[in-house]
Amino acid sequence: MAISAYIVPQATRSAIVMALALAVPCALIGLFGSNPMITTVTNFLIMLIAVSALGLFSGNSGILSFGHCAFMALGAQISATLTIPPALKKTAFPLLADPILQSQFGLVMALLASVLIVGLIAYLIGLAICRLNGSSATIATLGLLIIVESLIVAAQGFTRGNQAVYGIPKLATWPVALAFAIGTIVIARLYRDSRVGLLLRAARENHAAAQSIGIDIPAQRQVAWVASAMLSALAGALLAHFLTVFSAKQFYFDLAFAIIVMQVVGGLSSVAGSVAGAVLVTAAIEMLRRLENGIDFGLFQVPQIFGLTQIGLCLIVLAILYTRREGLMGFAEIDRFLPFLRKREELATEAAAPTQARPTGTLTLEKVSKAYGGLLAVAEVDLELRVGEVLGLIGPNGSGKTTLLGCIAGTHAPSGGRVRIDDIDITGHPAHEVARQGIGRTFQNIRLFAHMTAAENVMAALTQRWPQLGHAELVRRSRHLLDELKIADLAEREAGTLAYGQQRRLEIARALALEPRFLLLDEPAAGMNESETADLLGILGWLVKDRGLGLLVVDHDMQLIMRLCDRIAVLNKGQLIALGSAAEVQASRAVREAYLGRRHAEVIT
Ligand SMILES: Nc1ncnc2c1ncn2[C@@H]1O[C@H](COP(=O)(O)OP(=O)(O)OP(=O)(O)O)[C@@H](O)[C@H]1O
Repeated sequence: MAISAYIVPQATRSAIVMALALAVPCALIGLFGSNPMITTVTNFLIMLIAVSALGLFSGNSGILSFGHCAFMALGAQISATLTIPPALKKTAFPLLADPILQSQFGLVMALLASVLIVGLIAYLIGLAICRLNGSSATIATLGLLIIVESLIVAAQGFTRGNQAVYGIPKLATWPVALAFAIGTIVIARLYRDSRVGLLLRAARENHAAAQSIGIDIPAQRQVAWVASAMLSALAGALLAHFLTVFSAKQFYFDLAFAIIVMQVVGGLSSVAGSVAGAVLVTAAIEMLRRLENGIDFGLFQVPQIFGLTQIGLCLIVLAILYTRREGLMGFAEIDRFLPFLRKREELATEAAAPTQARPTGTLTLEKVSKAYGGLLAVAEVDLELRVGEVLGLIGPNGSGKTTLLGCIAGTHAPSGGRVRIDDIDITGHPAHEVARQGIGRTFQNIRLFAHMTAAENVMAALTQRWPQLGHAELVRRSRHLLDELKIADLAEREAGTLAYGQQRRLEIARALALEPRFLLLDEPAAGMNESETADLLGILGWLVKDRGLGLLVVDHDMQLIMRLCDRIAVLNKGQLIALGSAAEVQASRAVREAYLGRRHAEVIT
């Protein structure tokens, strides 16, 4: 399939509009502006590359990174080393190998080398960092910044250490910076809506739900990490060729802070936010710097105020975050404000029903156990679930139902026993691999990708099941699934804004996108009123009869369980105490004792 089939038309239109909106004023200033204005614009464009690079990783993964400034430092060092004239290099970098000392490269080769070398370094570091979550990952990136700075300072004979690197050719003119800034924005915007971007955003929104649709989260982060590190290296190298002299400390906390401020002020999770943040912060810094030196208004004079720039920046950040917690643009791209960019793809409306073969197979649990320290939450449970069957799993609070579900879905590693689908052993496999084997799930507390549209929620799962499908076909299939769950009219709504019952349906539609053989439903009727529960019963019945899925349903709603399930398994204190039809389970003395206690059970019998 041609590569164009994978590109999202709306993202392309959005990228083109942003590129034009950037190019026209910058080119006008470049052509007709004064030298200080051109300097400001060139600096702004380079910072924009740095911010967009950071946004590509941090915005889509939700992990704030300080380490990208380290990649800028490396990019600057490499490009400077390769372009400084040999005569200067010998005194500046006495320990460098002869072939490097004697050679001098042009801008293109130097940038290429910086980007590729940093890409390789980032790949190796990413193998560790991309496995960390949340604040642990952020702290690791902070460590990366400190380590790289220390190494650059320590390797004085190769890098000049703390001293200024000078003699760098001034090659980053405004047209060069503009060309690379446009390229970076286009890459960042296309990435965001690409299938890898979609999967990473899904992981940012909800880790467990992303795993449940088969997303290998570290692998997706790694793609964004390497790409954004390479773009950061580009920004660093261009900054070196813009300044012509720099020292290692210029790529340390101050710069990392400035870039993060731009991203946070603009909106951490959008490319338009990167642009807005870079414009606003650059303009604010320019104005504050002028004020800092004092201004003579004729009638009165504003005196010199040291530190005004930093104080002013902090106040701007506080004011924006106080009024808009997610930054100026939040999660929105310019498409949200320009309806002509959102033109719906024609193919999307003519939904042809994808045909799915009826699933086959049996899910088998053999003596599955799970211990938390000294507590045996699940004790040697044997169960079997066939496709086309509904198995209820009930038990008093704390009896081990959710834990058992987790042992099947791969979120909990069993302490003993086996979980198989036919002959395939999936015991202890990570959740995303279990999902790929045909086990879908929904959660006790609904877990959607709240800031993504309903269609995107489903498409994220579809890309896992059908990686070869083009964008138009993904849209068509997502519409079809939403239509089956009677929420097609909500396709473009953000999932987090849907009503409770609609969210449940969307969660099921997303799970179905994987074409699972078995579906694990953890308290699907929790929080539902009578009519919503009746609706749910209809959907679950359809999943079994029409789709032929095997359902494992955990719920406290006994009416739902009795009406829906072919067989019911009862857990108490982690042990399977009954398994059979509704009538058999109701007649079981062990079950009554588990729910009512022995004394009450005796009174009733
Ligand atoms: N991460 C954990 N660490 C330690 N103990 C845990 C953990 N998760 C669950 N447990 C314990 O394991 C037992 C089974 O818990 P589980 O949540 O599986 O029960 P449940 O039947 O799903 O309960 P409920 O119906 O209230 O959701 C409980 O005693 C619980 O306190």
